[in-house]
Amino acid sequence: MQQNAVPIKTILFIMSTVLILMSATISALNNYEKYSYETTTINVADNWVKVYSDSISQGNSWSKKVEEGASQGFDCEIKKGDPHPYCIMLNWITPSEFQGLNLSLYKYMTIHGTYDSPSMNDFLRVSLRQFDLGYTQMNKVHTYKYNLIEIQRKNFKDEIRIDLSDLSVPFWWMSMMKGQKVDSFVAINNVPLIEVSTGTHATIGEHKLRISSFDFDREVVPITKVYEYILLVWGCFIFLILMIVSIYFAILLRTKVDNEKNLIQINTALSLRSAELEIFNKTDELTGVLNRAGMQNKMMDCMSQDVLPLTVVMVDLDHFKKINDRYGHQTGDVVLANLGELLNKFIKNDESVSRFGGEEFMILMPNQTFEMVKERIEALRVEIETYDMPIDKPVTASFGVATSIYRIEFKQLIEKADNALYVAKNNGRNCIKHEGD
Ligand SMILES: Nc1nc2c(ncn2[C@@H]2O[C@H](COP(=O)(O)OP(=O)(O)OP(=O)(O)O)[C@@H](O)[C@H]2O)c(=O)[nH]1
Repeated sequence: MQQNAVPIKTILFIMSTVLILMSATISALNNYEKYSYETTTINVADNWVKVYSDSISQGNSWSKKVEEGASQGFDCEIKKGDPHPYCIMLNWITPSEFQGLNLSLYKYMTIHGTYDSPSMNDFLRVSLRQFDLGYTQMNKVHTYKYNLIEIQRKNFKDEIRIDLSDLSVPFWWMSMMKGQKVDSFVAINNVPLIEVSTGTHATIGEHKLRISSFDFDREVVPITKVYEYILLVWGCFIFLILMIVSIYFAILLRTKVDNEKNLIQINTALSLRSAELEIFNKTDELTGVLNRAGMQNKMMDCMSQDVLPLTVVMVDLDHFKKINDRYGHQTGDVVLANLGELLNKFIKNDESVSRFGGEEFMILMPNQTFEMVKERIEALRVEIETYDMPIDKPVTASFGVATSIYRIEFKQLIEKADNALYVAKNNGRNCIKHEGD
């Protein structure tokens, strides 16, 4: 798995939350109408219902109030006579006209009932009649403000739903009320009366109206509130996601920094350890000078860089076998270790020293001739002789030196130094011999 990839669990959590929120949002919007409206029902059977027709003025239409079960209405015959023949059903929905219903908070009205007429193109007039002491006169129904809507008969099948914002105050009522303080604004905050009548230009013939109830729907939770809640929930969710993502990346960053720190520490420790190991691998444990492998590297370096002149010094303890025999092998080891220390102190710059075998050591002195190092070697010889060794006799060493001015094989140079050492041994030891001496 990629280290900076968002964990699959987090992705699943976010995706399932998005799905849940989406279905909740869709369901809230779909079911909004069902659950966010409160319905007030007015049963016509509880009302005082009055029916009449244009015959009360100059018309010939005829009407009769009809009660059928829970429904009431009229049987009416529209006849020619009045310029606008009509039949009317008045529903007094409150006992007192001073205390009409306040319908101003309601959004819809549903009429349950039926309407039959000679033509499907007939209309039905529905008016919520407002009682207002400013212009309404007692017992004069025509002074109740008409908040009117005309509905088509073909749309009225068992019930019809009316949007109350479609109500309007008709011009003819305003003209009729001329001289009174009336305005053309819909007012339904004190409605004692619902009037249902045949529409303008009702078709001549039989009209039958039956109404069982009026439902008024009021918005409990306005749709704007629903949008606000949805936005709030989505906002919180997006905020939560941003929080999770930022916390996740902060942790990731910290882990990465910690890992990098750990890695640096491990690398440093490993480098130190490998440096230690390298030194350990190339160092003679007893004497602390280079071992053969260590010296091999130095010689290779000189070869590859064509270092010239180059002096090789072979140092060999004199009569070391006797020291071992007389003082013991352990004391012999201490003598060897002391010599190693002296030799390590002796070398400088790019010089190096190694244990060549047993009690024999080799010093490599690049860019120097015998003449240049002669005095230093002599000083070393004296230092060994005078060094405070753990035996009661001075320890001495013989030196064989060889220098190459021209490029020759290392093997040859060492042989030459070894030959010189042999000469030194044969010359009574504790002395320095150069090749050719
Ligand atoms: N204590 C000790 N002795 C060693 C070690 N390596 C080699 N020797 C001894 O060094 C001695 C070398 O003896 P020889 O080769 O005869 O040389 P020498 O006695 O020094 O005589 P010359 O070189 O001729 O002066 C042997 O007795 C080896 O056992 C070591 O690591 N520790």
